[in-house]
Amino acid sequence: MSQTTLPIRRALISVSDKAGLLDLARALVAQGAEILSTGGSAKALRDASVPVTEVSDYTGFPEILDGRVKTLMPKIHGGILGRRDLPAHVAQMKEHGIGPIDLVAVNLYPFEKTVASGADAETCIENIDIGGPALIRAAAKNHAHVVVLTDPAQYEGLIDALGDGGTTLETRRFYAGAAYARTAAYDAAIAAWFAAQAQDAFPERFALAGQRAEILRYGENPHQQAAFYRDGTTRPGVATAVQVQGKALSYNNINDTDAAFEAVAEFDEPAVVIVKHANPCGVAVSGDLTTAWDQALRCDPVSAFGGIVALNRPLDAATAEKISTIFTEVIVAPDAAEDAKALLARKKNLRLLLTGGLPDPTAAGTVVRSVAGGFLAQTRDNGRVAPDALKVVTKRVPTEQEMQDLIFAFRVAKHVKSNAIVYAKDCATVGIGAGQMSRVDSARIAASKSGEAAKAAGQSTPLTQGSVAASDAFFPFADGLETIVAAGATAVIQPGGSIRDDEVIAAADAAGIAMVFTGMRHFRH
Ligand SMILES: NC(=O)c1ncn([C@@H]2O[C@H](COP(=O)(O)O)[C@@H](O)[C@H]2O)c1NC=O
Repeated sequence: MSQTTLPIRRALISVSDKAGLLDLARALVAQGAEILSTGGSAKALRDASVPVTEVSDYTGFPEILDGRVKTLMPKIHGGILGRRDLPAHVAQMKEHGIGPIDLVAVNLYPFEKTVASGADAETCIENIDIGGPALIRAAAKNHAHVVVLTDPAQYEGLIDALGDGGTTLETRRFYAGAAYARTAAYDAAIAAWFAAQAQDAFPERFALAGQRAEILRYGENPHQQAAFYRDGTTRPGVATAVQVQGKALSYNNINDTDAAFEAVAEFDEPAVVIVKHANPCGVAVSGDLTTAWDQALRCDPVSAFGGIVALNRPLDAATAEKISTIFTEVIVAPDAAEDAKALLARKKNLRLLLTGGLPDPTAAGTVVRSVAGGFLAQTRDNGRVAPDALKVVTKRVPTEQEMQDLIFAFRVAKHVKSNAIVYAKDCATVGIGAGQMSRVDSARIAASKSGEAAKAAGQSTPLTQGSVAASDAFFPFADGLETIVAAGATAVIQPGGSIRDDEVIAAADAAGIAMVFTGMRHFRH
């Protein structure tokens, strides 16, 4: 595309975020532009001795209604929207005393930040920018003649372009696209806020918006391209975490880290979750992280290789030392002790993410996933079975320890892809069967993996012997339960609700095991 030199004769600057404002304005003045500006922006420029004309002086109309009307004037919008290549437009502009405005630099009232701060409704509404989006949209529409800047991060590039003689049409088109993406995201945030106020989880139109955090090396596979977007929510997790060290995160790392951290946040006691391919392969809670790590690792040490480790307590040096003995892709924790950080610094490639907090697993929220031609939206699975909702359906009642393990196992099962069967003992998983098309296969695979883990640990009996088991959904037939019994489990937890519940209960009674119904299913696909 050829370089179209576009002299900036007049620039309108109206910015909420004043970062970079002075550098931009000085560069514009240096190449001969007159600066028009609104109240606060004009003051900042005047204070720095940058020559500026107040928009109100330029239009002859004051800012009114507490700033609700500042730039919504024909003299401003005509100056932006008039086509310089159409004699009729040029004549009309002249007739009405409208001078061309060749650059518009606007960033909007911080609506998203205001909402995130928990401000009241009136404050949020006052932070809905009206004039700003109008300026941005007008300038972007007329990008053939006008430059539009919507982010301080763009100023440096513009200043360089001015030094090179002006902006190309291609550059202006790029800024215009970014401008419409900005106003679309802004309106999406406003619409989402209104929907939330009305407690409408699924409004007629659902606008998704995100800010690109980074372009990733590739997607799920090397031949796929990918990027990571943040949606602006403050839920502690992979999107809000600070990466202390290590290589750039991959697409799969981000997905797995999210799964691991959401899972570990389920537990109040110190907990460790090891994830592979978005499924836990070891989970344990204990009095301290080091013990929890040992127990989580014992479940499936083979799969843990190259895994993602999530902790729900600040990482301490002893645990860091242990984790670093096996190849680990990512460690994610709310925080880390200085000596733990120093220890991990030796492992250059290991990524350490600190989130500053834990997500609330019971908090409401909406999650989306794409399908061909659209996307599915649903409320987050924030379900948690209340103790009084648990129903013992067998003759044998679980012991206190079994009940504790059952609740633990069911909570883990919530984070395992369906069909999920989780064996646990002493609040540590001892066998996890994930993502099978048949529940019986999940039960079998989990048991056989636990046998392998026992062998690796030099034990002759499988770890499932004397364990409990959780199923994320009901058993359609007794065979799944029988597989669990054969693996040596003494108690089972499952939602119940099958038309063959009676058969399944009878099988449990025949085996002399205890069974508890939760009334809540945790499918995860
Ligand atoms: N009402 C208007 O005509 C109007 N024109 C520009 N603004 C916004 O006013 C802000 C800058 O104000 P100031 O320069 O006074 O700090 C910018 O975020 C800009 O987007 C407006 N404010 C809100 O709608």
